[in-house]
Amino acid sequence: MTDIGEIVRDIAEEMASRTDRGRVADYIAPLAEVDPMRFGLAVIEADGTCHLAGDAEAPFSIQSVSKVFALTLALGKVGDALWHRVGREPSGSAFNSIVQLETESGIPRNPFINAGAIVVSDIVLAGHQPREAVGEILRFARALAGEDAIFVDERVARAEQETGFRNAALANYMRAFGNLKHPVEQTLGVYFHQCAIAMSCRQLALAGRYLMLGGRNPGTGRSVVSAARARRINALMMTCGHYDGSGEFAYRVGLSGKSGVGGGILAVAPGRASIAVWSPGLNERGNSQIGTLALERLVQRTGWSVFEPNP
Ligand SMILES: NC(=O)CC[C@H](N)C(=O)O
Repeated sequence: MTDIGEIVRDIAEEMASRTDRGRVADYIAPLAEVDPMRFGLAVIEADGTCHLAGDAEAPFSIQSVSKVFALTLALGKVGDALWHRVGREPSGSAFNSIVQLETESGIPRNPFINAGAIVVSDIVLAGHQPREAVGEILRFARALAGEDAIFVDERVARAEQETGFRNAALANYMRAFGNLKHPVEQTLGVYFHQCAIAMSCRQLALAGRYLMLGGRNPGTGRSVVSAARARRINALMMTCGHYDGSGEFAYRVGLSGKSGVGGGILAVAPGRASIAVWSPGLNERGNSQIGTLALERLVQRTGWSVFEPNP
């Protein structure tokens, strides 16, 4: 039998010795202060067995990983009508790119690039004050993880509010096309705060369990989404979750995954495991360098790639 615990320990040991760790994001000031040597890995199997290694209990800025939870929440509110305002195709462009919006009527390619996630935040905001919308996303993350000790890092949110000029450009541009319904500052306020949620690998892997279990949260026994929706969210994570590095991630890892510039990745092996990895150094596409390598090792050793015929 494959000993997952041993594999997780081996991976953490190998990753600790790697020197090619990428570069920590510095356009959000507090993220630039994070030690690039940090590494955490959490693997939760379908039966609930949890394997932790390295800094798996240390909270970090989940950034764009939050886009999975916000999308799930927004789909719950407006259902498939969401797809009138956001596409489902990989963009092949950087996560913060604006170019396609001009020729595509302000409809972002997918919900996992910044423009798409800003529209999703606008949908979550409907009928709320920004503070309530942020509270709703945070409560959702806590419910998925089954833990209350998950918070927004206000310093990170403030830094993004002060320097998020590109996101402000994206939001204003989409508002000009009528694809944002609320004042830009309000929608961006929600977006920046959701990105600033801090979670540990263990909490993130717990929160991702519904995606490996056909939409069911084993903590509550209740369905978060239907099995069909869980499958579709996984498909979007696989095709779009790493921006213009999504093809490369599918090639190397073969799991649905969502990365963030804090260096976190949530990856899902449906029916098998919910996995969270964290290493702050990023590759040139803004995805965790060592995190991706760790996941590549994990699927090599476990056979968990969704393209593996006989795991
Ligand atoms: N890729 C990311 O994680 C980007 C999220 C970040 N908050 C931004 O908007 O730039």
